[in-house]
Amino acid sequence: MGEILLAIDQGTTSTRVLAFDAEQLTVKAVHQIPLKQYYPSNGWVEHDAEEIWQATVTCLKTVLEQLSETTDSDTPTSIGITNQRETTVLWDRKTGHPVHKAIVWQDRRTASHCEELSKDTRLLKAVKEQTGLLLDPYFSATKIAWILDTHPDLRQQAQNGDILFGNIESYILYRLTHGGSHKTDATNASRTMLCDIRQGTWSEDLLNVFDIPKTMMPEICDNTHNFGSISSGLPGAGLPIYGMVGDQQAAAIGQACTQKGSIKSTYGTGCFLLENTGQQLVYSQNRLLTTIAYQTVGIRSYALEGSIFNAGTVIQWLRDDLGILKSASESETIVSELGSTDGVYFVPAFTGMGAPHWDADARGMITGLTRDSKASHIIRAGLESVVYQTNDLISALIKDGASKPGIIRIDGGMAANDWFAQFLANICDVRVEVPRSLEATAIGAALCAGVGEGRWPTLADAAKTATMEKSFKPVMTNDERQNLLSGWHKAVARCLL
Ligand SMILES: Nc1ncnc2c1ncn2[C@@H]1O[C@H](COP(=O)(O)OP(=O)(O)O)[C@@H](O)[C@H]1O
Ligand SMILES: O=P(O)(O)OC[C@H](O)CO
Repeated sequence: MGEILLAIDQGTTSTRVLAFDAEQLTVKAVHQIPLKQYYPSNGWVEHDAEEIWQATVTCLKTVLEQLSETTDSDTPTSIGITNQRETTVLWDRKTGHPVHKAIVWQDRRTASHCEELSKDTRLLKAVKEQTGLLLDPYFSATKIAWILDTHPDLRQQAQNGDILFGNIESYILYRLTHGGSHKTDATNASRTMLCDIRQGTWSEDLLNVFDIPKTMMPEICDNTHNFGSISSGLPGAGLPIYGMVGDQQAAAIGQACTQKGSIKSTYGTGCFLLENTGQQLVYSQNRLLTTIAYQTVGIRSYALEGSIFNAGTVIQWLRDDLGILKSASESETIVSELGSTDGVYFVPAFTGMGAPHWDADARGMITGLTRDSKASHIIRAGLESVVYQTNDLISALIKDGASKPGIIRIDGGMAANDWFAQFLANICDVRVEVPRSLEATAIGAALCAGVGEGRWPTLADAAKTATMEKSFKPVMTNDERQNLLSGWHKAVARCLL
């Protein structure tokens, strides 16, 4: 009989449940449901939290059915939750139903509010010191404020304690426990712009600034914690929930980046590069974010993070909107046949630019087109843009005092593309490692649950199960690299104007 760790991985574009064999961390069962995206206005992105909840239940039910059909009598021992971070859900305490569409991390509707608040230099300093973040629409605080300001009735109910806030992990937990557990974890809390990451507690000061009632806020817990058990009537009833972690931090754990100085980069909808800085809080001078990497037994490890808003979305846009790709994987074959983009650059600022520029108003641009440019050049420029943006993040880390990295571990959907991994190695001049399983995020959640249930003593011990499969070494000359980068920087400068 095999023991199983389950993981709910609620991402920007889909909801998934995975069952891992607890010893080898191989996937024993998986079910995935795509998530509808709503774009109601320029720069706005929304999800339906009820749809997310229903999809979670269906995925959980299907995976448990798949497990029951195996001959190994696999038995789940606990479950971990990982999620797209920052996305903001407000719900009714009594019914558990959302009272507004979830405002997604990519949504820029609060850009002017952030700009207005940014005139207050004392506030900017407080945000940086307390939360490690920049005052930007990306984070949950101004999204919550927007809902409460736009719907005075909801503000009144929130003040009465009838409306609760949580990110996706907190909402799923609330529904899984039939309202019994209103909790979050330190990594997700650190992305709200309301958490004092020095202590791992809600900042009274910032709750006041954004006019957010504290009664709405979930309790902040370790990533490895007894969050409650799945309630009766739901699939997996009685199963303990022992892990909870934001998806980028989960990927860092799943990629065994538990040592100070280790770096991972995840390529899903966006790209998020994290460097573990140990128990030391490092503030960036180059517009990277300081964030909680994980917290166990009340002890926090920190990370510097570079967040790029558009990575996999580039490929999706080329496929679904321009129709010049049949599938995401086809991009690899098409670009491998080209020597270069012939001077075409694609800056995918669909929803503004993240680190290190943080320009909410920037919008995308394709430059260098000639009469000879083909669809394949645009596809290649799209893939290259994700690499150049990663290089910009590494340059910012180095300016912040990090040594030039020797290795970067990558995962997420785009990491399946070998051409992309090789170009990344070439441009960033580092060895790029790809793990045996690209499911680093879900593995990270399963590892948190495993530590929570006492299977491993620490996350570092748990992460020893992670194994690398492929490695890409840089093979580009420095001249060629600098030449390509100089073209990229010119294109970005035009986009930011
Ligand atoms: N072979 C590939 N080459 C390039 N991009 C890919 C490839 N396979 C998947 N992708 C991209 O990866 C993304 C999906 O990654 P995933 O980690 O599942 O995302 P998320 O967690 O954000 O929902 C999609 O945007 C898709 O376009
Ligand atoms: O859903 P992903 O994988 O694109 O990740 C979203 C991030 O957590 C946003 O900060």
